[in-house]
This record gives sequence, C-alpha cells and structure tokens, in this order.
Amino acid sequence: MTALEVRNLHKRYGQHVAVDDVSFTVEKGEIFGIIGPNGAGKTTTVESIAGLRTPDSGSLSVLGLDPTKDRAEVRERLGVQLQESSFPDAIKVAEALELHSSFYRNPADWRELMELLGLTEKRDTQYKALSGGQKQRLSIALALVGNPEVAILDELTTGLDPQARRDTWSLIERVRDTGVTILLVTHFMDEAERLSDRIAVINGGRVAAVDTPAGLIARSSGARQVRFRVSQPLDRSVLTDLPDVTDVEITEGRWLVTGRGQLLSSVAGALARARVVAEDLRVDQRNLDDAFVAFTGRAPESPGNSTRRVG
Ligand SMILES: Nc1ncnc2c1ncn2[C@@H]1O[C@H](COP(=O)(O)OP(=O)(O)OP(=O)(O)O)[C@@H](O)[C@H]1O
Repeated sequence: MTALEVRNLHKRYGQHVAVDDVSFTVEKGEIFGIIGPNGAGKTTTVESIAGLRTPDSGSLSVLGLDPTKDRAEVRERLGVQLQESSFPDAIKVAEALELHSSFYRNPADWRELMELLGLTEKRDTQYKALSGGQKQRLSIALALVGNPEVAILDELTTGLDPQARRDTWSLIERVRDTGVTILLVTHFMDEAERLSDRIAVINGGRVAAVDTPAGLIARSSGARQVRFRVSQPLDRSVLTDLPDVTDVEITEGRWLVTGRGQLLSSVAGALARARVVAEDLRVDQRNLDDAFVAFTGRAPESPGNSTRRVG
C-alpha cells in the first residue's frame, strides 16, 4: 500500500529552480530516507508533501489525499518535525505538548511522549531555556503528538550528542513498529543507513537514485580491495586470471587484490581451490558515504560539523 506518492515535483523560487523533477513512492510502514547535498531540494520536497509549500507543477499524494487541497485532513494524519521550529519563548515543555495534542482528533498520550523523549524533568522549563538538543527532542515529540500515520522528520538528530542520537534512532524504530510511515531527511549517512528501508538520493533538484541502503552501496562501489597474507607460496596467476580481479600487488608478503563485483568470494574460491589459507584477511568496507559521493560527486557533510552537545 502506498503512503506517499511524489510525481514530477517542480518548484522554483524566482529564477532559482529548487526542485527540478522529483518522483518517488513511499510504501506504508516504511522508513524512507532522503539524502543529498546542501541546497539539493530535500526540504522543499518534504515541505511540499506536508502542504507547507505549493509546488509549481507535479502531483503529490499523502495517504490518497492532495496536501494542497485536503489540508485539514492531511494535517490530522501527518506529523512534521521541521528543521527550525519556532515557539513562543515563554511556553513550557508540558504546555506545548498539551496544547498541540489538543489540535488533534486522536492524539497520542503527550505525557508518555515527554517521558520517551527524556523531557519529563524539563516539563516546567520555558522553551527559551532549553538546550539545542532539548529543543530538538521537543520538536520530535510535537511531530508525533497527533498520533500520525505518516511522520516527516527533517534533520532528526542534528544537535544531539551520540548517545541521544542512538536513543532517538531506537525511538524512531519503535514508532515505525507501531505502523507509522516515516520520511526522514538527514545529513548523517550512518543514520540513513541504520534507519531507512529505502533511500532517495536527491542532487540538484533531481532524484539521482532510489534503493535500499545495501543496494545503493552495491550500485555505487567501483573498485574493491582485499588484503591478506598466504599460508604457503601461491602463483600470482591464480588470482590475476579471475575475471573480477583487475590488479594484484605483493609487497613484503602482503597481497593486495583489487577488483570489482563479487571480488571477495572469487578470491576466496580461488585460494580454496589452490589449498592456500588467507591469513590476516581484510576487506575494504564500502558504506553509504561512498554511495553519496558516487551519486552526488560530493562528500557528505561531516557529522562533526553540525553536532552540538546536548546541554
Ligand atoms: N523560501 C525560499 N526562497 C528562495 N530560495 C529558497 C527558499 N527555500 C529554499 N530555497 C533555495 O532552494 C534550494 C533548495 O533548498 P532546500 O532547502 O529545499 O534544500 P535542502 O536540500 O533541504 O538543503 P539543506 O540540506 O541545506 O537543508 C536552495 O538553493 C535554497 O537556497
């Protein structure tokens, strides 16, 4: 069953094309990640889905509804955590949650959410006195307080320290396990890889690829390398003859085999046939950072650049 459908979305600000042509479909119950460089059009895309921006062309469907026409119904069934939330400075944590829960027909238990997000001891603290991480956790709680069927989380864990990030990931997995569909915009490749069932890579206002994290990594990886020592003499041609192998270097008894495709299993099979044991075997591990570079031509923003400590 489809939860979200984006077809040929196009949005410009004046002469500047923010979203050129974006299409993807999110199934019910999925965590769908969106990654891409700064300014790629991620926020414009998700804010259009949330009905907060009006696209110039293309079509959007949220649980079968049109977010530009069926605003009230979409608001009821879709929760949004935006990059920058603005609240009155003097509002207290518990007041904000109670107030927002009153906007919905079938809200979640706001006290439970406050507890889940570690905000109970800050319940009487004013918004202006919260740390960056606490404000972030409050914005997640507010996205979930309406008991939404779909939640949009933009920069979910920006501003959280490593432990708080991991706790938030567990929380999001628990939310997904209750059947909520999650659209997750993130700059953190570890977060996208850990949480997403599928990921869209957006670059220059277009979808560069949509796949599972493993699929993106597999599609992006060019050369792979395997390193090992051999238990007994081995003829180099045993490996250079393999179709997946492009290069073999031997330095001081250490073998470095470069190749593509199923390199590790090809090499392991050839060594086994030659009755040679590979010792101290290492395989270069490709991850989503490599996929990001391959599909966008840029390195992902380093988490260290934007992570603040939770006060
Ligand atoms: N309200 C606006 N008016 C004018 N230009 C805008 C507006 N909002 C976004 N843009 C521009 O549109 C482009 C896409 O912005 P958007 O925020 O959607 O990208 P993004 O992928 O979410 O970026 P980031 O990762 O930095 O949040 C950017 O060049 C941005 O400067």
